[in-house]
Amino acid sequence: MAAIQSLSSQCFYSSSLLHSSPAKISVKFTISCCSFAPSPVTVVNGNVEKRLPDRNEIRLGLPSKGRMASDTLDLLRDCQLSVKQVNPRQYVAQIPQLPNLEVWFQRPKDVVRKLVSGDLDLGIVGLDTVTEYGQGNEDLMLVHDALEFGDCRLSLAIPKYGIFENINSLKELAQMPQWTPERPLRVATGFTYMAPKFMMENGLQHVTFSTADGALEAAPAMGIADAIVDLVSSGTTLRENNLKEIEGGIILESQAVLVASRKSLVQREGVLHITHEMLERLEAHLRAMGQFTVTANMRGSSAEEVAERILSQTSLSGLQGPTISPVFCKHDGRVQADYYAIVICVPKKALYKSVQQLRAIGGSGVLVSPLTYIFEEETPRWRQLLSKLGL
Ligand SMILES: Nc1ncnc2c1ncn2[C@@H]1O[C@H](COP(=O)(O)OP(=O)(O)OP(=O)(O)O)[C@@H](O)[C@H]1O
Ligand SMILES: O=P(O)(O)OC[C@H]1O[C@H](OP(=O)(O)OP(=O)(O)O)[C@H](O)[C@@H]1O
Ligand SMILES: [Mg+2]
Repeated sequence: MAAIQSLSSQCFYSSSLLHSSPAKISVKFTISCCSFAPSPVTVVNGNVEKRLPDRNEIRLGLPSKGRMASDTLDLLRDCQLSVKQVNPRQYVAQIPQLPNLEVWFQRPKDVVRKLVSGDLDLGIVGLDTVTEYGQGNEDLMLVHDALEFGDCRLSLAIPKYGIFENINSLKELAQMPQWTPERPLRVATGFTYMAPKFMMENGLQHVTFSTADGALEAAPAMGIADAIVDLVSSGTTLRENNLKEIEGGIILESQAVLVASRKSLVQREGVLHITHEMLERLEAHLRAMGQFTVTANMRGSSAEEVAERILSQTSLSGLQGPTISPVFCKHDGRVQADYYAIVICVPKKALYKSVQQLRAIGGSGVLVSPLTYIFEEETPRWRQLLSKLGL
C-alpha cells in the first residue's frame, strides 16, 4: 500500500491507494482541516446522473489554456473547422461548418472528466490526460489517436548523481537494496493514477508517492523524493535539474487525440455524424500535411513511355501512380503532344530526392505546392470505430 502526500499544501492531505488488481486502482482521499473532525466528502465533476443528460446540442470540449490550446485551434482551422470565439474569456464557441455543435473550452483534465460524466460528447486533449483522468473508463473511445501535436512522454526519471549514478534501467532501480518497507523509493508525480499503476505492474515493491502541481524536477534536489514521474518533451527540464530517464521507464507516449464518449456516439442523435465529418477532415488533412504535390513537364513519345520512366524511380511512384496529361501544341498546322504534364504526390521528407530523380529522367519546370487534403476512399479509423461500437 502506498501513500500520497501533497508536497505543498496548507490542508493536510493524505490518501491511500487501495488496489486489489493492477487494473482496478482507486485512490481514496480524506481531507482533514485543523481542528475539524475528518468527514468523508463526495466531490463530483459534472453530472452524476447515470443516463445521458438531456440536451439537443452536441458538445466538443477543447483545452481552454496551456500548451495544447492554440495548437488545437490551429489544427481545426487547417481542417476548415475554424472555431469562432468572441473573446478568450468566453468559454463557449461555435464552428460555423458544424451546426448544432457547441465548443466548450475547459482545462484538459476537465474535458476528460466531463466526457465521462456525459457533459461533453467529444474532446481533443493529450493521450496522457485521457489515460490519467479516464482511468480505464470504457466509455472513452479514441476516435483519432495521432493528431500530430502535443508530443511528449510520461517518464520516470532519477538523479544522475549519488546512489543513482550507475542505475540506468528500471530493473536496476527495482533491484537496489536501498528500498525497504521502512525506507521506500519516494516518487513525486502529478500522475497519481498512472505512476502507481506502472510501478506496481513493473514489480517495484517498496514505493511511496507524493504529489505537487508543478516543478516536480526540483523534488529530488530538495530531498523530497528519490525519483519523479512527469511529462518530458525536449528533455531540457530533466537535464537542467540533473535528472535522467532510464531504460524501461517510459510509461506512456502521448500526443493529442480526438476522444468521444461511447454513450454519446451510440445514443445522442447527430454525434456519430459529426464525428465522421471531423474524422474525415482530420485524417485527410494530416495525411496531406506530410506530402507535396509536384507537377513537372516531361518530353516523351507517349503517356505510357513517360509513365514507365517515372515508375522506374523509387521516389516518384506517388499515391496511386502518376497522373500524366498530354500537353498539346500546334506544329505546321498539326496538333500533337510534344510533352506531358505529370502530377505526383511526394512525401515532404523525400522532396529534394524526388526533384533530383525527376530531373534525371528529363523533367523540367518542376512546381511544388502544399496539399490541403488527401481523401481516401474510406477513412480507416472510421471503420475501426464502427466495429468497436458494434455498428
Ligand atoms: N513538455 C510538456 N510538458 C507538459 N505537457 C506537455 C508537454 N508537451 C506536450 N504536452 C501536452 O500538453 C498537456 C499539458 O498542457 P498544460 O501543461 O498546458 O496543461 P495542464 O498541465 O493540464 O494545465 P496546468 O499545468 O495548468 O494544470 C499535457 O497533458 C500533454 O498532453
Ligand atoms: O522536456 P521539456 O521540454 O523540458 O518539458 C517538460 C516540462 O514541461 C512541463 O512543465 P510545464 O512547462 O507544464 O510546467 P509545470 O511545472 O507548471 O507543469 C513538464 O511538467 C516538465 O516539467
Ligand atoms: Mg503543465
